[in-house]
Amino acid sequence: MNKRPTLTLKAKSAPAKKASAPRPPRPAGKPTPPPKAAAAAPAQPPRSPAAPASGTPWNKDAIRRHAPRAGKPATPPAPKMGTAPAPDPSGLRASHHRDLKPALQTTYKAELKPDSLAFALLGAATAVVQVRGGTALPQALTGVFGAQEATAQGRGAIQDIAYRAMRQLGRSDALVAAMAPKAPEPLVTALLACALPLMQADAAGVTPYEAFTVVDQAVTAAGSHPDTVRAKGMVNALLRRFLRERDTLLAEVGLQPVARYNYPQWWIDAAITAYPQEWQRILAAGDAAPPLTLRVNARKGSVDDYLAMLAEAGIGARQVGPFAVRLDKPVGVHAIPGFDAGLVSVQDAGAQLAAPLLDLQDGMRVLDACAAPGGKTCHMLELADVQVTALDADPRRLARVGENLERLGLSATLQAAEAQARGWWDGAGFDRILADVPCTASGIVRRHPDIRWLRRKADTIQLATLSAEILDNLWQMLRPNGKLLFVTCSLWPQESEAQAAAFAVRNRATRLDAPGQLLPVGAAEQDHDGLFYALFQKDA
Ligand SMILES: C[S@@+](CC[C@H](N)C(=O)[O-])C[C@H]1O[C@@H](n2cnc3c(N)ncnc32)[C@H](O)[C@@H]1O
Repeated sequence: MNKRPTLTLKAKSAPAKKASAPRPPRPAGKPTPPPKAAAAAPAQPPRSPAAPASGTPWNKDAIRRHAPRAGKPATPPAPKMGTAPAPDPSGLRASHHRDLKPALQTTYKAELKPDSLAFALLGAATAVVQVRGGTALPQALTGVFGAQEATAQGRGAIQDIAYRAMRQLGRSDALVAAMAPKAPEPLVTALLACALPLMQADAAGVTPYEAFTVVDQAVTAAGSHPDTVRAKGMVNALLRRFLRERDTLLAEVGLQPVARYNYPQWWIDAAITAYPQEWQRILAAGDAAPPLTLRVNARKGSVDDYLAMLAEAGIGARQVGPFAVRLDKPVGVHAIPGFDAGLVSVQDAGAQLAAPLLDLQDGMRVLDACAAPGGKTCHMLELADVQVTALDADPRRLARVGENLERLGLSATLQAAEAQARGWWDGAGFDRILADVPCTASGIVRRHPDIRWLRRKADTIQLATLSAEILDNLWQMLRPNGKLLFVTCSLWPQESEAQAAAFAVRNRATRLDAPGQLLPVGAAEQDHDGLFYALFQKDA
């Protein structure tokens, strides 16, 4: 096996490495005692299929301006829970209807202690404002970390707060709308959206800070920035009112589905339509922090060996799939025993089904058509000596495939090109093709809680149209008897089962056994993201 990936492109320098899984924030500004409990945090480096850098094919329409609104929104009529609520024709929460000032000072460096909760709140709020403007959260956070020169601890705290804010944005918006006399400025609203979740228990029942500490630090944060300083008194009054009237306010806003479930109305409606029985469990699962699941590198050892290594390091874990190990508590990637040496990779247990489904034999020519960041590419190469071409439309994301291959000591040909095009193809057929197509990523919202606020209903159809083009094109590149595995991380049938069925008819493809739609509602032992698998074979 070669030791280095073969590069056939001049990739731009790789984007800044993701921050490792954040530690519980440790505020230091006075009076800021440590959080009451470890904050549940986004544990895995984002899989980033759906909400990465702007300008990627599935995100190019994400930046939108919303019409400004005047005054306080009218309270919507209370829907009956458990039935499909009347859709908001705009698809947006009322408090999203404001003009995001392009001149917002997102790089302003406030004079705050870098290890204080106020610093973390302001950093997270700055990222939240950018998500409202269409930027994916990881990208927004990278910008904030750079602009604020945040320490590792500060980055962890900012990231944790921003992820919590995304998981409760619907409720926070409704609370602000219920309490504020008029719509606050965007950064003030975002600051409140970061502070309010810290004063309530999350899906794991954890309230990370003392409520009065949060109020104090949010007011300090407001006073430190030119875009929020005039609202300092309002931030104080609103958060104190929330403390006084918490139960009443939560009961009131809980009547609004967007506030109750923390998803846009169109998303809730789509879940009800597609999954009339399970929709509430699916939505709730997307609001919980994800587990940290690892894939053991079969070339370097067995799951039993690795579990023993974890036990020796005092890390609790259990096996949740043929190569999958779930840690009891998430840790930063570089703190995972053997990670840097390539013994394991971070990968959801559901995503680990792809490579075994392909039935790989040594010597096969394999195309991974939407490969970045390379989780499935690497798994294929861990299982068999195959010649893989890893193709992706985004050269920066493709560079991450190279990094992962290198860490694991594996080799593939990297190709920056669009999977619906043919110019890059040398004309030699592939024995296996993996088509992990771009999609709404509605199945992985627990890892990317910003996705729900970035996507629009129309994205589902646009992405399904692109995926159909990709699938039809790739089918022409498959050898007779070859197999094509179609994968999405979507919950929406238009992107998954309906797409697979239409593809089979168009191409007269034989459909083989595959898991179909995996819902993200499994018991602990089957804890996985929402993925879809369909396997096709070409006639001889
Ligand atoms: C779901 S992610 C792939 C995840 C990857 N298979 C893994 O397991 O790590 C989808 C990928 O498709 C890429 N992509 C989007 N549009 C594409 C296109 N038209 N052609 C090829 N790749 C595309 C994105 O850049 C993204 O990296």
